[in-house]
Amino acid sequence: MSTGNTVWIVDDDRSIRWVLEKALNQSGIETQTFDNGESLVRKLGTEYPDAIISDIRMPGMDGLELLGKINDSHPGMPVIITTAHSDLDSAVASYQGGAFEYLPKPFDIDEAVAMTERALVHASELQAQSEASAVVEEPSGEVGSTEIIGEAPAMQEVFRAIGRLSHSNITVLINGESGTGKELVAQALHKHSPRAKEKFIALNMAAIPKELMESELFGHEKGAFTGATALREGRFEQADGGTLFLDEIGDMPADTQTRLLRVLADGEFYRVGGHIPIKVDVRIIAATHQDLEALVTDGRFREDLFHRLNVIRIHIPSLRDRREDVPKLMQFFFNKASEELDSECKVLTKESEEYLCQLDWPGNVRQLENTCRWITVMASGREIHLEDLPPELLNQQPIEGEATGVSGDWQENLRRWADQELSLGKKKILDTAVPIFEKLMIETALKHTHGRKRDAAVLLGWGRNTLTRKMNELGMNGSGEEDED
Ligand SMILES: Nc1ncnc2c1ncn2[C@@H]1O[C@H](COP(=O)(O)OP(=O)(O)OP(=O)(O)O)[C@@H](O)[C@H]1O
Repeated sequence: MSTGNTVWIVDDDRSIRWVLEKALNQSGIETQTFDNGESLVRKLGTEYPDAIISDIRMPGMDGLELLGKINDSHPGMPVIITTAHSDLDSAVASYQGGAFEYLPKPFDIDEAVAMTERALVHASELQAQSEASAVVEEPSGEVGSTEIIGEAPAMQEVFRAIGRLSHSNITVLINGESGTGKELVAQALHKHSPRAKEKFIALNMAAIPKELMESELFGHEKGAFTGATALREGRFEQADGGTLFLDEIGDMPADTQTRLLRVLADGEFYRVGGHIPIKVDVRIIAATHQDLEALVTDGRFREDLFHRLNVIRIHIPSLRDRREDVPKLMQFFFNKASEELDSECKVLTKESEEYLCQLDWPGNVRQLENTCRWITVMASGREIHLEDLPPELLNQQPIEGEATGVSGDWQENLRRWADQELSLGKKKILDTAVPIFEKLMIETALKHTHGRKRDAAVLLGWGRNTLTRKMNELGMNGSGEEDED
């Protein structure tokens, strides 16, 4: 029954500790870091995490010795061994020593996070098997810094909505792609609400095993099911008076949806296995990257619950729809990273900045933040040139579909042109671009048909009359060339 997700990281390299810590924290995993094995072992005397990530080569106690000690004192605790020397020997020694996984450096950070998540699942399964007692995870309730960068008009709308809602306790539904800042906006809504002094509790529906969901939300009574050895308060009770942020609400199972609807309607609920109704006053902010209306149409999300949640909706645009925010965000993240790492703040050359601005950023602001962190750790100089950027970004084709050769280039050039015009503050840019585009297409088609309009119209996919009209509009009929009709 453990929903514990604390990981201890031990590495003598500060940058590695930092990168891992940040990435894991962002995935909702709590961390503590140690720069040597001895201090971790000392701490293990009084408390313990759910998993450990340890470097293999460290001054003093090395990773394998540490692994042995952990196995003795805490059998079954998953330990991931990382090593800069990805040789077979250390891999074998790690597994033989009982390591859960072996991770050679330089590692892909997503892989490291995924591996850690597997280790945590493993730990919770083991715990459920062995003692099956519920662990109450203390919510922090604290909302950290909620500085939100955004000058794009769509972000200004979001800020306005936060301001407008600041006197209310109304239910809000936030939607936007993953990494766009939905949780940050939810925190800001809480921080600027009458409940600011109360708890803000965030819960990600996608991260909770289905069978634990109800007890997580509503708690359970002692003896409610096998393993429920103690009463456990659910998140609703913990958030009483404050705000409960239900992330990835689209992933909520159907029966939990029904219970949630009842709580929203009645303001009360029963703990799992309980018979006494519990009254709470909780503000709900829900978020999703999914199209909830489509889920309703498919019968995967209750329509009545959807309407209850969809009182006020805030949409957070994807980063590629607000490219103008990219430079400011990068500056913000470089500053943040340099403070956290106590190193100099990186500056992008114009060329790198332009390059980064036109990428598609499928992981949105989170990906941008990770990139700034990566650059801060990996780039040696203060000025960041194209070659200092993460290799996967340099290889990335920002163009969807056919991305190579001539067909990719023209789209890329067009994108750059549009970017440039908008940066110069130009408006109605389609009024400039579309006639140029059409003229160019018509000229080229006519070239291929040696001036025959009827054939050119076929090549373009237009009717003959459309072509004539377009040519008139574009002032292309003065050349004297005529075709056979
Ligand atoms: N506008 C912004 N200004 C500053 N930081 C931001 C902004 N938007 C997002 N971030 C940062 O980007 C990271 C991802 O944001 P957040 O977790 O709020 O996204 P999300 O939409 O909730 O993601 P997911 O759907 O994957 O849970 C966080 O570290 C957050 O602080």
